[in-house]
Amino acid sequence: MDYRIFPPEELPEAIIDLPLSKSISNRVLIINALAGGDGVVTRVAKCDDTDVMLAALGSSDDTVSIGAAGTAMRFLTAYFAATPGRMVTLDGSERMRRRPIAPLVDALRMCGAHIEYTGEEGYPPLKIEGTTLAGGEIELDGGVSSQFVSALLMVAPTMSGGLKLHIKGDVVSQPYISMTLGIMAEWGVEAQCEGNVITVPHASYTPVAYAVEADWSAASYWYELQSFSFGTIGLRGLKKTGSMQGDSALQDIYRSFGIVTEESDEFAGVLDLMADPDLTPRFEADFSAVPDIAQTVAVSCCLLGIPFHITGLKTLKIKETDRLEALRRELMKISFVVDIDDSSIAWEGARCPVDDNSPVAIDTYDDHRMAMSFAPVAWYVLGLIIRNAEVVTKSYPDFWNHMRSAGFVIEEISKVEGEE
Ligand SMILES: O=C(O)C1=C[C@@H](OP(=O)(O)O)[C@@H](O)[C@H](O)C1
Ligand SMILES: C=C(OP(=O)(O)O)C(=O)O
Repeated sequence: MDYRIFPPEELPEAIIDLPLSKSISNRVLIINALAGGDGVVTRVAKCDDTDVMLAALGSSDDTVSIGAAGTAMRFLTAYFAATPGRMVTLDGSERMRRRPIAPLVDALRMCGAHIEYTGEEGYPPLKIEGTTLAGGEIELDGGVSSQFVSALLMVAPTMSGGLKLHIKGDVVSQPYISMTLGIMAEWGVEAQCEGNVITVPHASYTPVAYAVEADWSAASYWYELQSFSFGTIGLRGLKKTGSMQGDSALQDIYRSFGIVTEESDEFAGVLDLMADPDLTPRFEADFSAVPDIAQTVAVSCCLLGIPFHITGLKTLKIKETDRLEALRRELMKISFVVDIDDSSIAWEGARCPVDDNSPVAIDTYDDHRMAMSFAPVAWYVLGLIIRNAEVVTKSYPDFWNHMRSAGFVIEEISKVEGEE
């Protein structure tokens, strides 16, 4: 379905009950299953990526499909490989069949796993015959996806010899590895880290009562909207300090775009996004630790008129879509001409003419973050259309309801010409 969006007549005003973190949720679900399923997980995120994880863990079918969820694909590959007696073919969406998995499969095979490719070598689907993994000392390229590291670490305590993992090269998405180690520690397994070598003992997880944090990546769209509109926006459920999510760096990033994050005096557990006149004249940053907020920040900078250069984005090509190319194409529709290369995106102020008489329709490329990072643009572009808007359910099913609660008027429209 396509949505046409109109901004509120007044300034946006809402307290947003953010979704829970899908990253934390999917780790907790895997670790809880490895612990025997006895943990008291009070609440996990409710979205496509966690639904497929829950369904897969509860399934005894020969074939399990995890749709478009990268964490589920990677974590379950390790989980099923380390589950003796389980035979399963693990598959996903068409896009998942284009997202690499070879470094993880190679590493698991070195630990004793039985995994075969049933389609193209290096990509899902995978046929997995579970066994007790021997483990040992192995190397893994850290530059493709941190999810490979997290997947190995979580099953490492089940390996009879434990695991000594040497992560080679640049490590992408590092905070997600720390998140994994942090959750493992909370469930009773302490890994040792020395530089890029992580050692995990053979051990058992201890079930614990666990509460999942709200999602900082989802918060990014509200920071973006607030930097455009300076309304009254509060975000409920986030940890201001001590969050295990790297995307909590949003607080510092949006300081540059005039937003100060403060604990609400009025409402417990709410962070207020306060306006501050301080705008940076130029934004430059390496986002290799926070890839999921690159789209939000790139769109924010363009609309705020702040030239920028964001580097460290080589993994964006292998996410839900090629996010750099998708950004380039869609920003052009609203007149911003950005430069992209293999690992960065920049805007130096170039604009191109656009036809003011035709509606602007943003394509979303099966990528929830394309839909959500462009939605706040409706503050400036009246009647902005977001195509295939339902894509947000991957991580944030309530996103459009939350936009409505902030005063936006959202109409479902029939498919627009030139549909992706
Ligand atoms: O481990 C995780 O929960 C995630 C790690 C990151 O992926 P990469 O490590 O592939 O960059 C991130 O982009 C993804 O949304 C979630
Ligand atoms: C990249 C993402 O997810 P995944 O890799 O888990 O599919 C994301 O949510 O932005």
